[in-house]
Amino acid sequence: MLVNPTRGFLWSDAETRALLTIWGEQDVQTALDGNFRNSHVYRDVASRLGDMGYDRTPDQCRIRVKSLKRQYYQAKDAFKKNNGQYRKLCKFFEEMERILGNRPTVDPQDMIDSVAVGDEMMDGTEEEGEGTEQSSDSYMPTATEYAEHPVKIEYPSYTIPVTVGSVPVKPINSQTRVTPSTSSCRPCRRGRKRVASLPLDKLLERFLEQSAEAEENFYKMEEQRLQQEERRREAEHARELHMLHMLGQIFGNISSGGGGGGGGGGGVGGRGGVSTASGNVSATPMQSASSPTPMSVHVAPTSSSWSQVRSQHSRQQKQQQKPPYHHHHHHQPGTVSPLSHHLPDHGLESVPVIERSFSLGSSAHSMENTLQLVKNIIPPLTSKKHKGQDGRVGIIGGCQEYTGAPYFAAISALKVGADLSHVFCTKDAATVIKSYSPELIVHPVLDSPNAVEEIEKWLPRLHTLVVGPGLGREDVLLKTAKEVIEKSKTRDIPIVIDADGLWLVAKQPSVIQGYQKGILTPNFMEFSRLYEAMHQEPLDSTDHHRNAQQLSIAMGNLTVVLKGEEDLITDGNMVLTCSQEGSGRRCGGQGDLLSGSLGAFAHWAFNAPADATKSVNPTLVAAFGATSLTRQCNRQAFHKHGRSTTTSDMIQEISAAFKKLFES
Ligand SMILES: NC(=O)C1=CN([C@@H]2O[C@H](COP(=O)(O)OP(=O)(O)OC[C@H]3O[C@@H](n4cnc5c(N)ncnc54)[C@H](OP(=O)(O)O)[C@@H]3O)[C@@H](O)[C@H]2O)[C@@H](O)CC1
Ligand SMILES: Nc1ncnc2c1ncn2[C@@H]1O[C@H](COP(=O)(O)OP(=O)(O)OP(=O)(O)O)[C@@H](O)[C@H]1O
Repeated sequence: MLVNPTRGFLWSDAETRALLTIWGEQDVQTALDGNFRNSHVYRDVASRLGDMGYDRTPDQCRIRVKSLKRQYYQAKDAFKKNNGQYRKLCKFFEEMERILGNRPTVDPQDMIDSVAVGDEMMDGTEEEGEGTEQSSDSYMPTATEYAEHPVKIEYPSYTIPVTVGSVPVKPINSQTRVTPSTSSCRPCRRGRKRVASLPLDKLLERFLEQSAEAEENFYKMEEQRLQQEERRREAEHARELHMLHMLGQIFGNISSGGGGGGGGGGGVGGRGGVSTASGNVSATPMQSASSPTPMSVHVAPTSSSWSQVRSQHSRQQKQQQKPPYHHHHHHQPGTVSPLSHHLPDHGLESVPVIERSFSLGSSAHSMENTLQLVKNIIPPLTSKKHKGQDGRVGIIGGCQEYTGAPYFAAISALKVGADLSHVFCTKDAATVIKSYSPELIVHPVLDSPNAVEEIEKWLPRLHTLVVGPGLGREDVLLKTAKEVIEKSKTRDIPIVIDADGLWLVAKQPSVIQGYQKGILTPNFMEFSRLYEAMHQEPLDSTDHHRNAQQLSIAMGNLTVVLKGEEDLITDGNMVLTCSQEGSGRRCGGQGDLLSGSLGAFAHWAFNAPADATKSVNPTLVAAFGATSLTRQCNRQAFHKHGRSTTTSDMIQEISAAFKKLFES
């Protein structure tokens, strides 16, 4: 089992929100209501939390809820007393209000009596709290529960010093028997006696202020701790890159006979590889023994200076300018041409395009350029991580006709390295998809009347969304997909749109237009549809670069991945071309492998340290990772299965292909 680093100590905000989402469910509330034997309910809550990637025991959940309820009632009471600080008392006031808002609150005096003896300790240090906590069946009931079931609660024996300003108040002994007070219950006399010597309002107010302050400090410290941890991780990553860089230079010098290998901006992980700011692309060829797979990268920096990079076939080739007019289908690897030649009619005349090519594994470029950027975003696997951190990907798709596509996408995200993969599909597709793999979390909600709410509940737990594989084109499903996209945009979630999701975009481009974390992955057919929808004219298919850039620009510089013999990846400013060798086998589902793995890469790209992708758009780097991986899988699977190659065979190759491309 993966270790949750915060386990037993602190609940992160996201984790707490997830808990509240589950605990606030109608079925959970109903099960808890008026029921003192609630351990089974919290077992279920913990299990659902586990599904969302958080590893907590039922008791931890119960104690956390208890603590949140206390904070909420304190805050509510402060609110009633016009204490403007009330929000500080309960960080999750809104969420709690949604769940408990309609219930009567408990007597604040009861809150003092009860909280002072148990919860406070448990809130910060739950492991200790667990030891001293009652069995789960003695969970502190809500006010409604009090009313219906007058009950005496025993608390463990220890004292809590209470300070009011600088004046210490007599400690409250936790052995106090507390009888919750409601209209039908008698208040605890001992509790009231202890505080009777001070004005109750004052005492309560100061007490609340202090606990809020303590809690705030606690969160601040925790935030600092997390920041330090992040810095440590980044430093570790930078060290690793540095080591790789040095190794690259050493091998470069060896393979080029010691001459010329280290110049021009570095070997592995060198920073001079792609420099969009200056418009220069420096590349130093370097030979190594591995595969001669060709791969080219076309970079269109925004500067007007442009240079050329040599081809993988000719290490001696000198920099040279591309002839003034350049069509993609004539393009030679290692040539440069201004983008103005590609986009004569779109006001981008001053933007040059620099194309460069390299052989994967056979030259230094493979290590220093785009592939290196992909490597930079891949999160290290460390024992410090907990389940979920490396990616929770959601696939919106899967209907009666198409169960394979969402499965391919979801399993590919997992195989690439995401931790959890969710499929939101129609009811009749769900069992089928589940039967393909126990690894997937399948939600049969897409055709339910409240599909959007059902999916929205999960959005806070998802890092990326892939919309479209096997979605189908029924209006009602497309409408749901559209609304889910809208909701995801407000949460800033990267969204990959593929297959039938692109059908939706062709009908209603505004659904994703201008969203900088949106990525479209059309095949040529889908691309033509989108292009024609945006330009109201048929596609001139002689220049794919130009077309892809035009579409990206028309879509508000959305990243477009035009799949084909070469995959073109562009955000309108820069074009990367991935021509990683694949095979001639074109079985269905390869695009699903691509979009699912892109889900994982996109999360990594946006989560990587700031300089990981240098000045290149993270979505381009992510897309380059996914396209090169898909093609490499195709190649490897074809070697084994030839004409019989299927997408399942390609998925089997993800591990080896990933290692070859990104970990060798
Ligand atoms: N196992 C499963 O469950 C799978 C399910 N899938 C799911 O199916 C759904 C519909 O997706 P889709 O791709 O079949 O629909 P669409 O884009 O309209 O293509 C239809 C026609 O367009 C053409 N065409 C396609 N590509 C072209 C190209 N590059 N260049 C030129 N033409 C091209 C070609 O026409 P043809 O040549 O046959 O006349 C093709 O037949 C979607 O949900 C998807 O996820 C798939 O993921 C596969 C695995
Ligand atoms: N002619 C080709 N040569 C080499 N690779 C190709 C070729 N056409 C497509 N590919 C590769 O296949 C992968 C999927 O592209 P494809 O065009 O098959 O997508 P799709 O039609 O959307 O797939 P799906 O069948 O999943 O809907 C991409 O990585 C792409 O690079």
